[in-house]
Amino acid sequence: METAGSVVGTRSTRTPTPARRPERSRAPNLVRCRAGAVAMQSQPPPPSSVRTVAIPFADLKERGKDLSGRIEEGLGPNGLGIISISDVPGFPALRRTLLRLAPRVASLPEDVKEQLEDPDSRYNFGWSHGKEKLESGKLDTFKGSYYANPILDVPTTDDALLSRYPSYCRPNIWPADHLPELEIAFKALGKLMLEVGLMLASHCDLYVMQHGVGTFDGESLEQTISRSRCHKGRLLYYFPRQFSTQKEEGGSVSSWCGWHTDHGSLTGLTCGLFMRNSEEIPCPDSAAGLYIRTRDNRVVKVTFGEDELAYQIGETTEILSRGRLCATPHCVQAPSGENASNVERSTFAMFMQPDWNETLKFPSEIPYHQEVEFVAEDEIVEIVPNIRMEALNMICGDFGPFFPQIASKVPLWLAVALKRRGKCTVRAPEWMTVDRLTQVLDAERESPREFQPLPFHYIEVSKLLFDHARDDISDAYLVRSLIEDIRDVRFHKVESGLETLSGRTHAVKLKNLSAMEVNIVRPFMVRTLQAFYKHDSPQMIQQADNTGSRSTPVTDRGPRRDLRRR
Ligand SMILES: O=C(O)CCC(=O)C(=O)O
Ligand SMILES: [Fe+2]
Repeated sequence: METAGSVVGTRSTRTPTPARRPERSRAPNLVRCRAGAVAMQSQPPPPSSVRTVAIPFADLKERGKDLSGRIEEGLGPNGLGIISISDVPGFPALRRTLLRLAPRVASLPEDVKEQLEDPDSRYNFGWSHGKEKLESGKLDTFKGSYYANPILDVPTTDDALLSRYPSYCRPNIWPADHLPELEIAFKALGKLMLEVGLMLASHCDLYVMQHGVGTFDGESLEQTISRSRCHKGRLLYYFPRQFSTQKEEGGSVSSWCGWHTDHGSLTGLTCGLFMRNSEEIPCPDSAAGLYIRTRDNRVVKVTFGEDELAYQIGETTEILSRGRLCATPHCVQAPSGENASNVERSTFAMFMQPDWNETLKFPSEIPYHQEVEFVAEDEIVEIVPNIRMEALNMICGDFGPFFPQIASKVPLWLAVALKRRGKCTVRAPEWMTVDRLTQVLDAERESPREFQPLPFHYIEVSKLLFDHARDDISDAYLVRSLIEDIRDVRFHKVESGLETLSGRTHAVKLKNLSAMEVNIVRPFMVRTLQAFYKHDSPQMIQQADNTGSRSTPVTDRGPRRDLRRR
C-alpha cells in the first residue's frame, strides 16, 4: 500500500499500476529473478516451510509485559519477518464469515461490480479487478480485491483533501442492495485487526525504545496508527486458475501475487481460506500459499494457524524505526497439480498506515536507500570461480564461460549469487583497501567543501560485499570502519552545504557526490527550494504541484528533516 504522511519514500519505484497498490516490485524481487538465473544450473531444493513467531493474545494484551525477545525474533533485523497472534477472542468466526463472502463478491453480476468500482480513487476503494499490474507488466486478472476503510466510511468531506488524496480520503462503497452482509463482516474483522495491531504496535514501540531509537523521535507506532483516519482493508479473492484469462508463470512462488513489501506502518493478514465451488477445502498443494524472503535471503513458505492473526512491518515503520523493525518482501504461490483445478483462495489484509497529513520525522541518522543498492548491483566486479560453468546469456549481457581459478568480470548481483552458493571468491575492488581509504579519509577531512572522487556506488558496493563476501576482503574490519568514517564526513559536508541554501539559490554544484548522497539530497533539496519559491512566487509552487501529480503524496513531498540550527 502506499503510505500516507510525509515520510521519504526510500525504495524502488512501484510497477506503474493505476494507483497505489501493495504490489510493488523492489530489489529483493529482482534479486530472486537474478538468483534464479544461476539456480537453473544447480537445481536448488524446493523452498522450505517455516512457522511464524507466535505470541498468545493473553500476553500481547498485557501492556507492560516484556515481549521484546519475541518481537525481535519476529520483526527485528534478523527476525523471520512475520509474527502471529494466537487465541484472539472472536477472530476465527469473523475471519471465516468475511473470507466466505469473497467469492460471492467476485461472482456478482458484471454490471453490479462495475457500480462498485471507484475509478476516481484509482480503484483504491470498492471492487478492483484487472486494474493492477503483475510483475510481468500484464494486468492482473488472477485476483480481485475489495478495498474499504473499515473504521471510517467518510474520512473527510474536505474537497481539497478528496482531490489531493483520493485513494485515502474517498468514501467507502458498499454493495448494500446485493450483499449487505459484506459491510458488517468487513468492518468487524478490520476493527479487530486494528485493535490487535495497536497492541502489537505498543510492544514494537517498547522494543524499539530498548534499542535506543527513542519513541520514534516522539512518534510512536501505536500513536501514529491510532490517530490515522486512512487505514485500508483489502478482501482478496484469488480466482481458480482456469477462470483466469492469463497463464501463470509456471511453478513460480509469486504466481498468484507478486513480490512486494507493504508501504504502510503495519499490515495484518489472515490465513488464506481455500475453497472449491465455494466449499472450504484443505489446501490441495502444500507448496501453495504465502512466501516471504527472509533476512538472510531465503525464500520460505510461512505457515500460521487459521485462528492466528499475522502481522508484518511496512516500509514506513522500517524507516522510522531506523531498521529496528523491518519490512518483509512477500508473495503468494498458486496451487498447481491435478488437485488444483477449481481451487480458489480468499484472504484479508488490513493495512494500517499513517494519516494523510501526518508529519513523520525523517531519521536523523543516515538512511540506507535500498533502491540505490539495487542499481549498484549492476556494478562490474571481478570473481575467481572454483567451478567450470557455461556462459550465462542474460538480457543485460553475456557472462562467462567460467573456468576454475580464472578471474572473470561479472555484475555484482551475479558475483553475490555465485558466492552465496560457494562457487567463487570475489576480488574486492582496488579502492577498497586500507591504504587507499585512509588517503581518501584524510583528504575528505582536510577539504571541508570538496568531495574526493570515489565510485558512484561506493556505499552500496561495499555494503553488499561486506554482507556477502566479507571473507574475501582483507582487513575487512578496518576497511569497513574507514568507509563508515568517510561516509560520515561526506554526509556532514552535504548537510552543511544544504544549510547554506537560500531563496536566491538557483543551482547547487556538489561535485563527486555518490549515489546514496545524491539520493539523500534530492528530495530534501526539492522540498526546500519549493518552500523558498512558494514564499517568493506562489504560482511557481502551484505549477510544481500540478506537474508532479503522481499517485503517492509521500514520495511527492519528500522528507521533513529539520536543518540543524546554526
Ligand atoms: O494473499 C495474501 O496472503 C497476501 C496479500 C498481500 O500481501 C497484500 O495484499 O499486500
Ligand atoms: Fe502485502
